Amino acid sequence: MRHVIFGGDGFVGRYLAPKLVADGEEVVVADIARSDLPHYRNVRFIKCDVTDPASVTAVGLKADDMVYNLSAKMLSPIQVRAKRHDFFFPVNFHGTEHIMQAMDKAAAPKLVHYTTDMIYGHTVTQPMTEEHPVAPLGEYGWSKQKTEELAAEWRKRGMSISLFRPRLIIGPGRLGILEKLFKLIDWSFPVPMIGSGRNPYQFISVFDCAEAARAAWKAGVPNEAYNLGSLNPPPVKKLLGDLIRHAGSKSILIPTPGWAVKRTLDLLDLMNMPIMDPEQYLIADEECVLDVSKAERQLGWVPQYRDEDMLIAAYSEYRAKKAGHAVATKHVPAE
Ligand SMILES: Cc1cn([C@H]2C[C@H](O)[C@@H](COP(=O)(O)OP(=O)(O)O[C@H]3O[C@H](C)C(=O)[C@H](O)[C@H]3O)O2)c(=O)[nH]c1=O
Repeated sequence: MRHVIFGGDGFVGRYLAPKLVADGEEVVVADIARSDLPHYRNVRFIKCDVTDPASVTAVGLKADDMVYNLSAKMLSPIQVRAKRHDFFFPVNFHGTEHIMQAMDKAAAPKLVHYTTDMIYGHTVTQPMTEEHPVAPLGEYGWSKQKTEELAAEWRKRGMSISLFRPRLIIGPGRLGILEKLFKLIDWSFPVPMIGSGRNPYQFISVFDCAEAARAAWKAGVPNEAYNLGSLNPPPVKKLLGDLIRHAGSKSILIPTPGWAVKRTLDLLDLMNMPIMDPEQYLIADEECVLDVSKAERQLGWVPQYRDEDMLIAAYSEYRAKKAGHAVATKHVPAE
């Protein structure tokens, strides 16, 4: 049996592949890009563009392969409204469709696929279990929600598909939207928050994300969806306040009327000058906490990393990068 990871060269895949190799498994990464990673000594790489069905077929799936789909277009770099659909759908939706079709042709029924918590849209019930209604707020969320609908169809035809819905994934090697925040803190500039900052903010560690995929495989790929997020996320105010103290910065946190900031950001978005994607800012002041107990109950998966530690680790990485040091990509425990 092989583990074939589409998009396996990306942020999550590069932690999942060596994990499976350490288990003594045969791993194949199928991706458009191949980075210079040490685990390629033990992992086969096949160049594959998921937007092209022939390229996916050429990977040569076999019936007993365990397949993972981590290929995706993410919310960064930010796109203007008119371009969002065509940016996300070819990879996130059609790419997944091509992988499922290739699996069908090869009679390979087992898939672990990542969608996103953004399929939920605004928080309607708290805490958010996997039963929370879905109503994405933009094309990224829709491109992922539509793959959940595809998965439902293929499950009826005999496939086993475990779906994961992660919060914002952070860990060594990706600073993303945090870089702007860290700059303000470094310069001791005021740090505006969308809303009062009393709502919690929940991340998920890239290590915990990779472990979830492995746990789904070990549990026999249940036909279920699972939330992925940290435990006990602290309020934004506490999270940022602790980071400012840790950094020895003089930044102060500025609460803002959330609705006014959101309308301003809406206006900038309408004028094709987005500075944040609506899918991110529209829920920034909401009580948005994923309940992750289902993955614990069914897969034995428990997140190991705390938001406070992940944010400080990301800040340390940012400082090291600024100072010109190599970025640590090793598994750094958060506690
Ligand atoms: C555009 C494109 C991309 N890729 C590859 C390139 C990257 O190696 C990989 C995506 O990795 P990235 O680091 O951008 O994303 P992750 O943070 O790993 O994303 C993960 O978490 C989040 C929540 C997810 O939605 C993804 O499905 C899941 O993979 O897909 C391809 O193989 N084919 C393509 O056509």
